[in-house]
Amino acid sequence: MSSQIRRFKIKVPASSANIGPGFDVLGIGLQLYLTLDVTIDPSRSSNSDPNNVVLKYEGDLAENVPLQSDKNLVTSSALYVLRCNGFTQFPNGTFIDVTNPVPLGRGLGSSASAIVAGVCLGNEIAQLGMDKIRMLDYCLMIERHPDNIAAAMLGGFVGSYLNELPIEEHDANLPLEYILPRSSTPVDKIVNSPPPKNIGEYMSYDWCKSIKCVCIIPNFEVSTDKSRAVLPESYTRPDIVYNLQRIAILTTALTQTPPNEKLIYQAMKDKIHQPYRSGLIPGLPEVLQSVTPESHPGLCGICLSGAGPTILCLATKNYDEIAKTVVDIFKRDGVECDWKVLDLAYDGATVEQIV
Ligand SMILES: Nc1ncnc2c1ncn2[C@@H]1O[C@H](COP(=O)(O)OP(=O)(O)OP(=O)(O)O)[C@@H](O)[C@H]1O
Ligand SMILES: N[C@@H](CCO)C(=O)O
Repeated sequence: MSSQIRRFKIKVPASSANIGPGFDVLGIGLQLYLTLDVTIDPSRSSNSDPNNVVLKYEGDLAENVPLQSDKNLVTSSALYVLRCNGFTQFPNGTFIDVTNPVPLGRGLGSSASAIVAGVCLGNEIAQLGMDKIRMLDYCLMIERHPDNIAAAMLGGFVGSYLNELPIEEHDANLPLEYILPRSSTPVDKIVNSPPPKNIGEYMSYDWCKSIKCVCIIPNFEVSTDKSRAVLPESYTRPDIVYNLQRIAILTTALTQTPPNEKLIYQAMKDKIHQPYRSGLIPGLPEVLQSVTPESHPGLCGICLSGAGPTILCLATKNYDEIAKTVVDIFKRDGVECDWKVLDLAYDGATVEQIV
């Protein structure tokens, strides 16, 4: 690694996964950015941290975000990339200021932004020159569903699937603690070789630019693990067909200008995850039925964002009225909400060198 001072900025968008029927498949990048301001100055010491990186964090739930590099999701993801490429720690003099407006555990892909930022950080620190598709292999070793990860890395509206890897490459299914080691992980289990290639495949779709994303964010967290634990192991054929039929229509309907609101509204319905998650999100069934293209002109569709509790409304106008209806329903259940109107982040993750 170089002995000169280096400065760069990494920006990674928030994301919304599923978009109704596309459970673990569809995602959109959103213009709300996790930012890392990175300085590597070999004349300054950063060895107060075991891996040589001094972190500062400003953002949502800052008190819950660890600053020690092997516990923090951004830096532990970067350390995984470094380790797989022959580096044991950050170069001396690494300082990172993290600014994070993406709320944690609310269904806006905060963990995906952190992992994508960390993998981009490892790539940049060690000057590995990986492209985004190769970096996605590293990300998918850490978070196994590609929807948020692909949207955060690539931006825009993205569909993805995981390849069926040959048996010798099944380390794509290793326990997370082998990838991001804890103090209890046996040393011989820690993964230090690069991941298999092409763990996933990705398709970027166009997006009808008049459609904006109204994100209504309840003030409580639902961890993705908890929100996945309530889902059944298997589904009935009618429920699977219901979702498949809608995904087939939705991926094209969201590209068309002008948008066909009624078609999109129906195509954003889901029977695979939302019904099972209503126990974790008070008022969810009522919220999903409360806003329609008839009651709120301009509304195209409504769904749970990712694993929740955020509600994603796609709309071309009447953003305030749409948000207010959802906010008022949550309020009746004693839940306060924040809300934002966001455009898609079309570029995904970016790295800017600062000279
Ligand atoms: N910038 C960050 N720095 C460190 N840790 C983070 C950061 N962002 C997220 N995390 C970790 O990820 C956890 C949230 O991940 P989780 O998958 O449960 O929700 P989410 O990614 O916000 O929502 P969803 O996956 O449904 O879109 C946080 O509690 C925190 O531990
Ligand atoms: N597809 C994932 C997104 C959350 O990370 C889920 O709904 O559980």
